[in-house]
Amino acid sequence: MESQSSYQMKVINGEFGYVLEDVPHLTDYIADLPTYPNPLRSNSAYSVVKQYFVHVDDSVPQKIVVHKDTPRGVHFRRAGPRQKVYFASDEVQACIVTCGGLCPGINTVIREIVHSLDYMYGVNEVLGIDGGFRGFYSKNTVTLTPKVTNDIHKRGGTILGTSRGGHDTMKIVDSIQDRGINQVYIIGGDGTQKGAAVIYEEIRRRNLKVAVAGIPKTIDNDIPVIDKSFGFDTAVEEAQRAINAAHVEALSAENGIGVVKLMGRYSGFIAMNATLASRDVDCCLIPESPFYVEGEGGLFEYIEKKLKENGHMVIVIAEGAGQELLAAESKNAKNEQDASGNKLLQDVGLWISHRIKDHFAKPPKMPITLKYIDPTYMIRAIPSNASDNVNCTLLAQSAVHGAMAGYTGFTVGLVNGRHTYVPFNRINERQNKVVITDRMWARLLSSTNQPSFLGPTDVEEAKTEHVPLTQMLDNGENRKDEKTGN
Ligand SMILES: Nc1ncnc2c1ncn2[C@@H]1O[C@H](COP(=O)(O)OP(=O)(O)O)[C@@H](O)[C@H]1O
Ligand SMILES: O=P(O)(O)OC[C@H]1O[C@](O)(COP(=O)(O)O)[C@@H](O)[C@@H]1O
Ligand SMILES: [Mg+2]
Repeated sequence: MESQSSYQMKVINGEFGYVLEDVPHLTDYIADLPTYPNPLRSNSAYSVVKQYFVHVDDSVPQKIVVHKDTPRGVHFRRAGPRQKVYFASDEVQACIVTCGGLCPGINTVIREIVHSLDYMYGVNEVLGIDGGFRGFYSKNTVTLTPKVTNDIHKRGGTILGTSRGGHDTMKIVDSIQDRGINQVYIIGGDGTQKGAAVIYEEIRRRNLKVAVAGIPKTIDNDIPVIDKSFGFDTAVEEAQRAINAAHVEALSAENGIGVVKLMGRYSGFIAMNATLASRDVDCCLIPESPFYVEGEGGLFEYIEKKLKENGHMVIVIAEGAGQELLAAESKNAKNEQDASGNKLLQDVGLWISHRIKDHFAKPPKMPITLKYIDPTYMIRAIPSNASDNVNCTLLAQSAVHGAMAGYTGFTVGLVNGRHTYVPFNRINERQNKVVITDRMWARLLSSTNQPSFLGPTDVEEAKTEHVPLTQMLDNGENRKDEKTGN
């Protein structure tokens, strides 16, 4: 049961075009809440830190490329510990839920929320919700302690289990109320953050003192505004192993072709970054860039050219690429969706492999050896790498600091390298996609030397098609590619 959000933006304007897209606070709808000194003041590890607490007015600009006359523009509230907190340690009953597809690092986030609540804020009551949103009303909870979660960052998956679908706002908020939960940590992707937004709205409608914090999880890196989602680096790194295997197989055979399918339902970031990192890939196909196989300038012509030049080639294909070609060829193509309403994809890797084999079996025949590798679930099931572990730790700590300080209805996210609290609606307004008229995609095309498969009119259309209004207003300079390579 998916619900529509009516999230109200909280915007604060300042001088010289300064805009703070702020996140809600419990005091916005509950009067006279008591405050307490932050327990970190007496924490021996943190007491040495000069200026440990974040200034109440600290904010982080969304756009960092500016000109001398540029207005100051949109900012987000800086994450971090505050002087005052709105929960006494023994008052907190927190819960953590994980939803959507798996992604490396989920267990690290769970561990760090539990550890931060305990070691920084003296909170000992943390519940795990079993199996995603539906676990709120259909399953028992599990008790999470620092001891129970101590080693879980070394394991892939989520110790809490996850699911798609099952978002029943009323039942979830009833469960939160019945269990006396007052901090809700929601780890999940774009669908989950939409679910978190409606949970927050219902909590606010009921005037409950409950902080709702989202931690964005998506292996596809398709959440806007934030620099990069956790687990993405690990996935790109692991994808190298599959690409390397495909390369070895292709190199060792006559006219060897290695085809690797990578994740990316609507966004091709993993395929693009894995291709750029590997240097062994001759062609990368992503959902954002339409391609065709037959005729002049098509994929088959390019493969033939590469095989004649090099005797082998490697193709990386994101799972959401070319779906329109499969649909056109399949007589009984259905527009099916999963329990969360995500489009169910056909196996494009298998399809392209068959099409290539059929093409080169036809006269004038060309002998080829094609190996198809689908490492998708192997990639997302591994534990996070070192840098993602640090990333997960900081995200979890930011979420805990925010909830303890009384903020609610927010997602934590790295914006221009600083941790921030981003309002749900900014995360949910669109999906982040590879912009094929940006420099990053041009870098990829020049690194593989593959055809762009685009005519001049396609390029003109793409220049306007993928650019959301906020980016057009900013001349595209707030896009992520310049900064993080995404
Ligand atoms: N618009 C929405 N409103 C409420 N819940 C939603 C919405 N979209 C998705 N959800 C819920 O969020 C959870 C995860 O969504 P899904 O799209 O599967 O994964 P992800 O969060 O990884 O994108 C599911 O339980 C789904 O029902
Ligand atoms: O097979 P499942 O579990 O439905 O998940 C597959 C999908 O999940 C994804 O990994 C993306 O999930 P997230 O963006 O939510 O992490 C897609 O790339 C893939 O299509
Ligand atoms: Mg998603």
